Amino acid sequence: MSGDARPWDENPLLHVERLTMRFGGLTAVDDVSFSVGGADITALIGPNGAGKTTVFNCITGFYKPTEGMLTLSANDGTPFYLERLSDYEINADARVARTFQNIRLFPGMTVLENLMVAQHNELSRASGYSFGAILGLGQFGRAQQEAIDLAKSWLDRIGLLSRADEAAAGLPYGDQRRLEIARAMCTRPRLLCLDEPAAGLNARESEALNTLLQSIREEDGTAIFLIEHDMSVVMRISDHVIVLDYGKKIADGTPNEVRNDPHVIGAYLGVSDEDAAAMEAGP
Ligand SMILES: Nc1ncnc2c1ncn2[C@@H]1O[C@H](COP(=O)(O)OP(=O)(O)OP(=O)(O)O)[C@@H](O)[C@H]1O
Repeated sequence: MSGDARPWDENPLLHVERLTMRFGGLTAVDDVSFSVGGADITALIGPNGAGKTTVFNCITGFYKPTEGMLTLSANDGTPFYLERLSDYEINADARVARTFQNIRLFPGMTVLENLMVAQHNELSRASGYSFGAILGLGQFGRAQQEAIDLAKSWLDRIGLLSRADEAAAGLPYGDQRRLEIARAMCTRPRLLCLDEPAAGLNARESEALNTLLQSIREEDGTAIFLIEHDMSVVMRISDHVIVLDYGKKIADGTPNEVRNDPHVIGAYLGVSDEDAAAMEAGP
């Protein structure tokens, strides 16, 4: 079910204002504004080369925007200005986690170790970088146990607890995708950014992904922002869809609103807005 029944964006977590990104003479993202609701699954879609990954890279700190403001509100209302932060600070302080188009697990590590590595920052903080930490004492010992418990609870949730000690590389592709999402969730993000999470999944794996993403929104209260080409995933699970074409935002609304928008139909079919509107209107 899409979220058309309830309004999206009731409680915006992220405001993207007038975002522009230029690479030399090419304007990859052109004056784009939108918001991401704190309790929503928000999808960013558009034809190849529309600028989706570039928007993603600006939000997650991999690119510094040429212009624009990216404001994420902390729990107490304090704003994080993401365009001023490094990718490390965006992850560790603003609590924005991401996955990539290509799976980036540590293939030689076990399934459990991949989730433990994700919690390295928390563990380092808890250790106080002290000698006691090496011996597993005090605060660090507790933090380490909590990290193991969190990792195991995520493995249970994605059905991989029994494979915790196997090498991540040996998992089927769909399981690796969900493990990558679990790894991002082990950093306890407020915003989870997923770059084409359904790419390469079969119908059954895609269904398992939908279930996982909906449970993250509902049970963990983590907002999800995803780029996705698979329209069946986008239309089924998104509350809010933003459409880019040639770097510009051409539509922004519920899945149903976007699906029926002549500009969107035109962009996907490669026809002009006028022709798309005429096709919509019928003979
Ligand atoms: N680092 C870069 N340097 C130069 N040009 C870039 C860079 N990154 C992206 N571009 C260009 O910006 C435009 C938008 O690319 P982007 O990857 O953001 O599109 P996309 O919507 O994610 O496409 P796809 O769906 O194919 O992944 C393209 O013309 C691309 O070639």
